Amino acid sequence: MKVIELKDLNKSYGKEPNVVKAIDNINLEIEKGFTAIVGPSGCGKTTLMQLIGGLRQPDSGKVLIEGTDISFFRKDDKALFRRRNIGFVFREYNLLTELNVYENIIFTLELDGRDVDREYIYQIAYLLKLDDKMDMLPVALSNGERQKVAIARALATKPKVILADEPTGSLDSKASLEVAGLLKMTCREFNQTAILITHDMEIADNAERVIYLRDGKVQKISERRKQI
Ligand SMILES: Nc1ncnc2c1ncn2[C@@H]1O[C@H](COP(=O)(O)OP(=O)(O)OP(=O)(O)O)[C@@H](O)[C@H]1O
Repeated sequence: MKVIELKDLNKSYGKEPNVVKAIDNINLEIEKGFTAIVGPSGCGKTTLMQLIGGLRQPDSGKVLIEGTDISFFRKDDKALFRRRNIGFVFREYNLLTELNVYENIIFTLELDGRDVDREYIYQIAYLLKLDDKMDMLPVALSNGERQKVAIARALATKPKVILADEPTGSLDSKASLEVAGLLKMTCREFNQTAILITHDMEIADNAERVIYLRDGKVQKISERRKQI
């Protein structure tokens, strides 16, 4: 089932004669499940993620999330759609230092005035091995644990799509593989779509599908064996 559809998508930065075509007429369908986007530095990975997540406006083309075209939503509508439907995980975990792990995880939910499903939050925490750390402040956690809190926070709103931009960029290789493996597992457990941006092929190997970007274009898509 296709969850994300990109149609004739274009995004450039700068003005003539210094225009950089970051996304060059991309047409792409992304199925439910775990997808990795890989490619060399500057090929457009972050720009693509920002367009999918409604954090940037395309110059032209469409971004459809489960059939809803978000590309030209008004700013407020886009922010609301984003909060309800998309979970972000960034390289810098963006945790609130004065809140404990549990409070960080439910922060977006509370911001949105939504009920907190405590049982579900603890299920996420258990899967991410954070359940015995719920009262701790971020300062007392390792980087890998901080990133797991960021993943739990993204999952807490039960989004249709999780977008993770180099979430393992600040982690050592063991923690990176663990975080990628946990993203894969939660994606399956909660029947979600996750898109992971990375330049590390070992990390990308966790995905069911790898999209290779080059010079703002899709170079190839490789389907992996469905992981049971
Ligand atoms: N705000 C901006 N203003 C001008 N140029 C930009 C801007 N953001 C990105 N670019 C340019 O657009 C191109 C794509 O950048 P992008 O960050 O999307 O690539 P990337 O594949 O994520 O790179 P990296 O792996 O190094 O993070 C690059 O040439 C970059 O220099």
